[in-house]
Amino acid sequence: ASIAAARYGKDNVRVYKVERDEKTGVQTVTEMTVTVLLEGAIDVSYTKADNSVVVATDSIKNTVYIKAKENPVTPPELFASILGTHFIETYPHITTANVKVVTHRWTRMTIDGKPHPHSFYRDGNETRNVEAKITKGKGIDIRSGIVGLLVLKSTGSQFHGFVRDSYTTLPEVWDRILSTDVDCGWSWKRFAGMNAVRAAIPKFDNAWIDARTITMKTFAEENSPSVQNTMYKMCGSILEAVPEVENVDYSLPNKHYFEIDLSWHEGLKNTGKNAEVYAPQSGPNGLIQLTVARS
Ligand SMILES: O=c1[nH]c(=O)c2nn[nH]c2[nH]1
Repeated sequence: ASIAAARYGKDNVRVYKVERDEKTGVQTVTEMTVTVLLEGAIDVSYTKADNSVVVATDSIKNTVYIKAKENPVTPPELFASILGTHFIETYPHITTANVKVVTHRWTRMTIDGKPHPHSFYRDGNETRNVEAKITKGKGIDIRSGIVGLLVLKSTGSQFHGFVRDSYTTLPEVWDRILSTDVDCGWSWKRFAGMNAVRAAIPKFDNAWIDARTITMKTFAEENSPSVQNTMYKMCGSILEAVPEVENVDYSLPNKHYFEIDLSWHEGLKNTGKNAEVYAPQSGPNGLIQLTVARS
């Protein structure tokens, strides 16, 4: 037997950082969950119990806090790249660092019509995610993303013309609820190193705003013939908006809402055009996945 692959590190490193503007008194907060998994000449720690090659996961956790103190933690693409680059530059036997940064939402409160200087609220489980792979001698590969953006539209969605055979019971529909929990990602062309990432800093926030706006606008405005076609359009729009992105991917659950036939009760009409009360389904759910490449 031989080792086919090995990586180790610290998961679920919770980080909060505050930025205090002395002049204006405005404070800005960032909260994120960081994962670092290292690869390299570490096989003997598995095969020979030789721990001399192990940068302890506790030390990795310490490094996350130190780098968060010493560097900006936004945009997450920059922080992930700084953190990963540290490991491959500090430990000669570590050749790849896989860094995941999940940024949670703290949206600034608006009080009496004004943005509050130091109060925030968690408006949803949605996160802004970054996965960076920093490889010695190769460069920095980054996939940015949106996870947990739960959306619903009460109409403007159809599904018909699908295969009908002895396995089919689903009725064709021209007006249905559509709800999904967006998991979307966009992969950047490889960055040669930190200088290239730093040069791209303004593009990261803009890309996230574009991807989020395009996702919601397309979802809202398309009279969707299917999840498949609508997500394909989202991908194309993001590729058009962000030239430095090589491909875009979506993984969309179809969170079903079933009509409830109440006609057994005094002939109550609650199906088709009369449907108002539905049963939201926790499962099973459709799951539609797609990756669209620029070329
Ligand atoms: O948008 C949809 N795509 C599908 O593939 C599917 N299958 N059942 N309902 C569906 N809705």
